[in-house]
Amino acid sequence: MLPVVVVHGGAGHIPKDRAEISYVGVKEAARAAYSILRSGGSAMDAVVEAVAMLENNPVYNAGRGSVLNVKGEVEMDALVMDGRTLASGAVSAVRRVANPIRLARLVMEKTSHLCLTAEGASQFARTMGVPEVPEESMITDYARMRWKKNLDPDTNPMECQTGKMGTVGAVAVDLEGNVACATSTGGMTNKMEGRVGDTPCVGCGGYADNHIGAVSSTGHGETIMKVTLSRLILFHMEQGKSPEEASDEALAYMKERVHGLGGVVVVDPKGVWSAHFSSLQMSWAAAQQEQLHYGLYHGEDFTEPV
Ligand SMILES: NC(=O)C[C@H](N)C(=O)O
Repeated sequence: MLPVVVVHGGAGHIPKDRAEISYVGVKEAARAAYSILRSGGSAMDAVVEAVAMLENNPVYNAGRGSVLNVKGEVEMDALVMDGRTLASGAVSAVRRVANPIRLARLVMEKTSHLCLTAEGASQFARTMGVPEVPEESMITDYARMRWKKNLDPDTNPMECQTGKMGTVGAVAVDLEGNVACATSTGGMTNKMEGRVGDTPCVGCGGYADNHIGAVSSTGHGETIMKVTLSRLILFHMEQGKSPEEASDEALAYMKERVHGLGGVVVVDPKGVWSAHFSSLQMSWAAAQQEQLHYGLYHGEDFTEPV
């Protein structure tokens, strides 16, 4: 079964004209991460590389292309977790960093803390020699257009969140059977300044434990946090459920209990994987045994050689 990487480009309702391009980036990221795994790289290296590629891609709501907060600014959240040791690192509400996922990994590797936030996270980035990028370079015309539209008092607040979700994430199992997860986001469109979502919170935006598996999640952050979605899925796997059954059960619970929609990518340590969502769409891609699987709408599982 081993190794495998599964990548997502966010759960939501993706406008038709953007649906096609949302496949492209996740396929590229899964291919790049798979080649790392095939050449003996770690699950952690693979998920960070996949997520950094998607942060650099303006199509997704992470890194460049992030949605804007109510003041028209970019504040990003990211998390990594290593299934070998349960070590994790996160940044929240961080600004002017091209790759928050790499900064989250530095928090894990270079500090005794799990999460650094806002200005403290920026200061840490400077200490680590991570270059500061101009805020303008991270803002796309599309993000600014959506922000402006959502400031209109007549905008339907539900509709404004569905057009662009696009959080990115990845889970992987390497040749040694280690698992890891990584998740990165600009959050929710027109969120309050300082709002922290599920993504950087351990057990919500992701979780990885070599004894059970790894999860990266996307969707409405406040409801994901209410049910600690990633850890809930792993709880069901501990009770003997497959990644697919566990994802279905936890997503159904989140929908019934707190009316939340979302999506997840999941692996177990043997390399069994799944990509499931309760939202209308989620772009995802998985690479294993020289096959690339991908999809966007429910029921899709296209395959082609890696
Ligand atoms: N698009 C998303 O997945 C949003 C993210 N979960 C958040 O609430 O910040």
